[in-house]
Formats: sequence, structure tokens, C-alpha cells
Amino acid sequence: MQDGVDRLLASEPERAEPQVAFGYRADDGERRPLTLRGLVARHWQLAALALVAVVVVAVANQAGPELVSYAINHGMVHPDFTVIVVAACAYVAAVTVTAVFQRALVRVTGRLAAGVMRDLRVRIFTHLQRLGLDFYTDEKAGVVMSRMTSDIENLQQLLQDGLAQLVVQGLTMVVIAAILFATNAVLAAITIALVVPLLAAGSVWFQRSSTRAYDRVRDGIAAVLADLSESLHGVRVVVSHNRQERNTVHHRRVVGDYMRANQHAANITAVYGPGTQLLGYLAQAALLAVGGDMVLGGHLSIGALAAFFLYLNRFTAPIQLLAQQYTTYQQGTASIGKLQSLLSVAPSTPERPDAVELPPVEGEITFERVGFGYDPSVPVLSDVDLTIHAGETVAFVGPTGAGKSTLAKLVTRFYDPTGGRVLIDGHDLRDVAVASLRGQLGVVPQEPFLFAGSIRDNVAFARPDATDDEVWEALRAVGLAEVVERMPDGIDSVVHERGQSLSSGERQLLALARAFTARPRVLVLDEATSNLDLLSETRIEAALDALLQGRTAVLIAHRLSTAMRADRVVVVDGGGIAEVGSHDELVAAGGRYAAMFATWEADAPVA
Ligand SMILES: Nc1ncnc2c1ncn2[C@@H]1O[C@H](COP(=O)(O)OP(=O)(O)OP(=O)(O)O)[C@@H](O)[C@H]1O
Repeated sequence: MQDGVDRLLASEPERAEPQVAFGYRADDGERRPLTLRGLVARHWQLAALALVAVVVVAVANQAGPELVSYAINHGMVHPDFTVIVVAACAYVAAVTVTAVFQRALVRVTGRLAAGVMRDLRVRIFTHLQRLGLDFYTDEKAGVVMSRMTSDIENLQQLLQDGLAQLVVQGLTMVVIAAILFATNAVLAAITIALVVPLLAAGSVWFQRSSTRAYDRVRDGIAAVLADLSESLHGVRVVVSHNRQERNTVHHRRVVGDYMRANQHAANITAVYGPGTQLLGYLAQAALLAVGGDMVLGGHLSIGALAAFFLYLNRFTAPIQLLAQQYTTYQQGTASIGKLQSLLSVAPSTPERPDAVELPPVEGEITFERVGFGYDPSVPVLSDVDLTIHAGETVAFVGPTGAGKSTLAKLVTRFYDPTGGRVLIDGHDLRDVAVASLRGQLGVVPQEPFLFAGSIRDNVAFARPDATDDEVWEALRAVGLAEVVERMPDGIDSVVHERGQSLSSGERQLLALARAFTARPRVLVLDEATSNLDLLSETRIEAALDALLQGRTAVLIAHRLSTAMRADRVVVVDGGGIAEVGSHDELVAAGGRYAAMFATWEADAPVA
């Protein structure tokens, strides 16, 4: 068997590449609900090997006491050294077989668990990549992280050790009970009647209370992780608002709850462990009295009594282990439930089964009576009608919270409208394949996110096959080439901690260079609100001119100087479009835009 195991393990690649092709629609395998059986079934050869090993371990391990009994009765009561030697050799053989199969079991279940975990992590990650932005607004990142860490680890523990132990201990009890009854049914019945009911009752209590306790522990660690991740992500805001002390107090409370939950769980184990041990010793005392009496009466051999003692020890241990393993089992299955509920979150902008590939577009965007609300009962936009022509630059302006970014999110199909349609070159966005749409769109967010890696990786993010020349061309177009040339490793210089080592103007220019490399037909740009110095602002405006050339562009403009450069300005207000026209037209019309412009001009007169 060990050879078989080694052959199978050797034939498996060390780190097999998980076979995933990312699609916006889950395939049949991914849609199947998550069950323990389903997870293991994909690795059925390993599972079958594990089962064989479990049976051999459970049976071979119980030969010992029988051999002791044989040696006492046939080698000591009637002295015969040969019998003792044969029994001792057989003992060694049985122990060796047990050890070999135990080792095989650990290796096989380890492999099984690792394989299942890899499949599961990839499946969940792929699913997370597919989900809509609303999911990430509702769910705290820490909770998702805890699913990917502690819940997956629970499952790993169950598969690696828990399940096999559960079967081994269960089988061990059956094998021992059978041997005890075969040896002396009366003594077996007395012993089991003394031990099993009390131990079972204690185990049920332990199992129930520890399940509740571990639920608290799990919630506790999820809260600690969520609090930690929020603090780490918001560290700059925390420091600048001097919130460290309050945050520390809050974290201490969260950690305190977690500590108390752990203590409670430990207390339960502290009662159960020694309690069951005491019960085992009391049963041994009873066995000594009843069994000793039977030996004196000639109803039981001394060897059989000795074997009873040894078996009794081995009989109580599995009950304790079963109760503990059952907790692992429950935690594992509870984790499957939580992971299943994560996997069953449907993408809010699903791809239709009959979605068509969007052909290369000119870039005309049409809003047709579009209505939308993040919460359907609270409309943010209603009855929006607007056409943005191919190659046109349109700036959305308006008061904060008016819905400018929301309109842009509908263009990129981060959300679907609750009423009406958004079309690109006449194609309803809901009817086209998501990848073919996003491949032709570029988005420059307000706070550009830079990934750990080089400048090159970040600029070529949307088109990893871009050549170094193309990366340099993009950097030149946005006016960053000189800055990057001065860096020690040029475009291979590493961007640290999401670009915190760059200035905010440089980060924005890098994001523009990224969009430039992607060469999208349609560009959505959420202008940064952060105040830049005049030089950076001029550089960004020049970069924008290079970037927008010939593309359809939607600018969410926070500075009217940006709006002035657009072909048309759309004033968003009151859940819809208040005014549309060129800068000059709107100023001449003397409406809201003209008022906004007058205020702006008074604050920052144009040179
Ligand atoms: N993910 C979200 N969930 C729920 N409500 C949201 C969400 N995002 C925005 N909102 C709400 O929708 C409304 C419009 O928001 P939007 O971000 O489109 O405004 P905006 O005009 O871009 O504002 P700003 O100029 O401040 O960026 C606001 O009332 C906002 O509170």
C-alpha cells in the first residue's frame, strides 16, 4: 500500500497549476453547491486510499491487548518462553503495520486537504473577481478575509485530520466492543454500561457547549480581523485625525471579547478532559473488582482480565477524541456553509447566457430614460436621457452627491440601471459580453490604485503585453518620462505600498499613463479632488489633452477649468440632467452652470 501511495503521490505534480479560465459566468462545476462530498469527490483516489488506511489502522492497532492476553495465559500461567517471544514479535509486527499505515494516512489526507483547499481558494477567488461593486460596498474586507483564512483553515483541518480521525475512532470503538463481547459478554456488558452512558452524556454536553463557544471564538476573530484591516487601510486618516487612542481602546475591547471567548472555550475543555479521565479510572476500579471476582470464580482468565484493562483504556480515548473531532467536524461544516453563502452571492451585473461579443465600437453612448438607485427605494437618478457622440468629451458637473459618478458607473456597467437602458453604439450594455465591453473601456478613478510591482507593471496593467517602448510612450504622453528616467531602475523601479512613495500628482499621471497604454475607445475619468499645485495641474491637463484625443470621454469634473475644456458640459442635479451645452452656451444661457461658473471665477479668476 505504501508503494501505491508513493507511486500515486509521485505521479501528482508538486504544484499543479489550477485549471481556471476566468469567465464572467460561472461554469457548471462552479455552480454546483459546495458540499464536503463534492469537494472530496474530485480527489476520489486519495479518498479511497485514505479509507483503506483508516480500516487497517483501526483493526491492526487492536491486536496488542489480545497478544498480551495470549502471552499471559499461554506463556506465563503455563510457562513457555517461546510463546512469549512469538507474542512479542507479533506485537512488534502489529505495531509496525499500524505505524506504516498511519504514516500513509497522514500523507494521503494531507495531500487530499491541500488539493481540496487549492481548488476551493481558486473557486472563491474567481467568484470574488466576478462580483459587482455593491458586494464590496456591503461586505467588510475583513469578513471576506476571514472567510478566506479561518474558514478555509477549519475545512483544511477537518480534511487533513478530523475526518480520518472521526472514522478511525468510530471504527476502533466498534472493533473493541466486538472483541470485548467475544471475550466475556457479561463483563463486556457491565463495563460498557458503566462507561458509555456517562461518557456519552458528558460528550454531548461538551460538544454542544463547545460548538457555542467556538462560534463565539470565530465571530471574535472575524471582528478582530475586520477592525485590524480597517485600521490598517485607514491609517493615514486615523493619524491625521488623532484617533489612535480611541482606536486602541476600541481594538482592546474587540480583542478582549475574543480573549473571553477563548477562555470560555478553554474552560469547557478543562471540565470535560479531566472529567472523562476520572470516569475512566473509576471504571477501571469497578473492572478490577468485578473482573477479579470472575477470575477467582474461574469464569475469566488472568490474561483476558489484563486485556480488558488495556481495551478499556483504548475504549474511553476514542469517545473523548470523537467529541473533540466532532467539534472540528462541526466547525468545518459550518465553514462550508459560510463559504457556500459567499459563493451563492450572485453578481449584480450578470452576463446573459446569450450575451454577444461587442464589436469594436465607435464610442457613442446613449442613456435612454435611465433610472437608478443603489437602494431601489431611494432613486438617485430618474428619467435620464443623454447621447454622447463618438469622440466627444463630455464633462459632468454638479453639486456633490448629485449622481455624476453614478452616471459614470452605469457607463462602465459597474451597476445596471433599474429603469431604461444604457447603450454603446446602439448595444444595450446588458446584452453584451462583459469582457468585450470592459476591454474597450478605460477608467481612471478619483484615487488611482497602484499595485505592488514596478512602474512598468502598473502602466501596462490593462495590457500586460505592452512593450517597453509603449510604456515609455505612455509615460512621455502624460509627461512622466523625465521623473521615471531619474529613478534608479527606470520603469522597473518598484512602487511601494500602493504608490505612497509617489506624490499624488505623480500617482494621477501614472493612472493616466495606464489608461493611455490600454488605448480604450471610451474613457471614464473621475477627476481627483485633491488640491494639486499649479505645475502638477498644468501637467495633468496637458496629459488629459494627449489622452482624450479622438476618444469618447466622460469626465466627472470637480474643477470648472476641466469642464471648460470639454466639448459639452452636462449639469447633473436633482436626480437628473439639469442643463446640457458647451461651456460658452451654458454661460450665455445664464442658468445653474453660469451661476457655478460665476462663483468659481470669483474665487479663482482665470488668467
Ligand atoms: N455604493 C453606494 N451605495 C449607496 N448609496 C450610494 C453609493 N454610492 C453613492 N451613493 C449615493 O448616491 C448618490 C449619488 O452619488 P454619486 O457618487 O454619484 O455623487 P457625485 O455627484 O459623483 O458626488 P461627488 O461629486 O461628491 O463625487 C449620493 O447620495 C450617494 O450618497
